[in-house]
Parts: sequence; structure tokens; C-alpha cells
Amino acid sequence: MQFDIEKYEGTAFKGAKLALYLGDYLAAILRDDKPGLIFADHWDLPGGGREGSETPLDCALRECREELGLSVPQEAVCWGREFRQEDHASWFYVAQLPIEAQNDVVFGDEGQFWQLMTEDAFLKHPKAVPSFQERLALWIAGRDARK
Ligand SMILES: Nc1nc2c([nH]c(=O)n2[C@H]2C[C@H](O)[C@@H](COP(=O)(O)OP(=O)(O)OP(=O)(O)O)O2)c(=O)[nH]1
Repeated sequence: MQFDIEKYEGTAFKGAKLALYLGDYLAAILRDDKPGLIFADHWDLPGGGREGSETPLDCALRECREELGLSVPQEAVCWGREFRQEDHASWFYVAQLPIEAQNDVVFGDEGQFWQLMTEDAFLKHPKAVPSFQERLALWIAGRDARK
């Protein structure tokens, strides 16, 4: 496991995502199929917008609790970094829990349903959020280079 978490220096950010592995599978969430919703009916990862002055990691873990009912301990997080676009920054983390944690999932009220998905299936899915596919691929490349 590669442990490489960029330090948060207090700069503004919009939100944070968590690629959460349960065993060898990712916890993926199918977004609602609503007109007007960005990436409607696309596979997403837990995460969302910042609340108050929380840190990016607190934001990712809070959103994961709200969306999947899972409390991921900070020690389970192995990778994280900031991604800057023209007008905003967001954060992307990777964490790992045992497969048994799937039994503790309580799905929240955003999205159609959740499911376990291989990382390959998420990366290749024609209807997954592209920027999260790219960020996940970046983490996988780093992980696999160290094998
Ligand atoms: N993430 C997500 N948001 C949804 C869904 N359906 C739905 O009405 N929403 C609403 C709540 C969100 O605040 C808003 C915008 O979603 P978004 O994906 O662009 O933003 P976000 O994750 O940062 O939102 P949030 O969880 O912090 O509220 O749309 C859904 O299936 N997934």
C-alpha cells in the first residue's frame, strides 16, 4: 500500500471525493437520473461539497458517512492530493476497509443505489464521472509502479 497524503495548507477548495476500497472493490454510487443534474445516471464516488471551514479530508469522510453510512478512520486513508482547475480546487483521497464493511453500509438519500465495482470496471465504464476515472487512474499508476 502506498501512503502518500498531500498536506492541506488551508487554501480554499470546493469539495472532496473518496475512492473507498472495500476489499478489492470500489464503493461506487449511481447518481440520480434527474434532468438538470450534472452527470445524471453516471457512476460516482462518495464525496461532495465543503461545509464551513472543514479540511478536505474531513469533508471527504463526512460525505462518505452521509452517503454510505460508513465511518472511515483517518488511518484507513492511504493517498490524497489536491487537483486545481481554472477556477477552483478539489481533493481526491483513497482509503481501504475490509470487504466486511459492506455489511455496515446504510445508503443515504443521494443517488439511485450503490454497488461494489472492480477498479477496472469503474475506469472503463462509459458512464462514470470522467474526472474521477482520471484521478483514480493516477493513484493506480503510482501504486502499481511500486509493486
Ligand atoms: N452527488 C449527488 N448529488 C445529487 C444527486 N441527486 C441530487 O439531486 N443531488 C443534488 C444534491 C447536490 O447538492 C446537488 C449537486 O450535486 P453535485 O454532485 O454537483 O455536488 P456535490 O456532490 O458537491 O454535492 P453535495 O453532496 O455536497 O451536496 O445535486 C445524486 O445522485 N448525487
